Amino acid sequence: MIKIRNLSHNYTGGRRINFPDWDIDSMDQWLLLGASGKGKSTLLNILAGLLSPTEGTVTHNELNLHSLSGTALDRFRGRHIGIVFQQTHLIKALNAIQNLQIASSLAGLTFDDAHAMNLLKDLGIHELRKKYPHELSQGQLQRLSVARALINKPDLLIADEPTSSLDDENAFQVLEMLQTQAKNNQAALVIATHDQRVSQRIDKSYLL
Ligand SMILES: Nc1ncnc2c1ncn2[C@@H]1O[C@H](COP(=O)(O)OP(=O)(O)OP(=O)(O)O)[C@@H](O)[C@H]1O
Repeated sequence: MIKIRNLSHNYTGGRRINFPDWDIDSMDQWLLLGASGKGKSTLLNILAGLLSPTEGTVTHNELNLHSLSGTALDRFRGRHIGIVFQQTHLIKALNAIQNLQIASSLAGLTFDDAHAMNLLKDLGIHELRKKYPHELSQGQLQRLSVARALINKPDLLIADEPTSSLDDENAFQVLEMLQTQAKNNQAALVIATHDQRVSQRIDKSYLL
């Protein structure tokens, strides 16, 4: 489904970061591992089409991701890639359900009410659908950001360090939630982390 070939990135004035070739098949679950500064966030940004690599390609179902730009790239990302950032980036002026609606609308899609309710129910936050981000706990915000990442039925769900600030019990719950939700929604899952606890739960790993 996704192929990374001969990929590297150079930030201005920085060293060149080389990324080994990588094939992510549909519904695969992968860890992206590497010590701090090795380039995990850089690779996630390239995979999500948020950053153009200096060299090499990322193909997503035969389409060269970085051949797209502007609105076409934004739409492609909105429809095919769900991202759970370290910071949730929810829109403060919108309530939970409206945050899901805008994610569909920005991708040029009709909002699927039933899918949204199922996601919120699965994530245990459907009773909070009219609440605004400031009325939610950190855990509830993270669940809402997972729902937003999955609202457009992406083929790839990406999460950047989703567990590093959590205690054992919460870290395993978040991991379980991401794995189950990716599977139920038929998305491949890539989790970038240097959290050793996570590596016991997912067997495929890509090391930087
Ligand atoms: N916007 C930027 N401009 C210049 N250099 C950058 C930029 N972003 C990251 N870098 C550098 O690129 C390298 C890789 O950074 P990146 O954030 O991808 O690493 P990481 O593996 O995600 O690290 P961490 O685990 O600490 O988050 C680092 O040396 C970093 O200093």
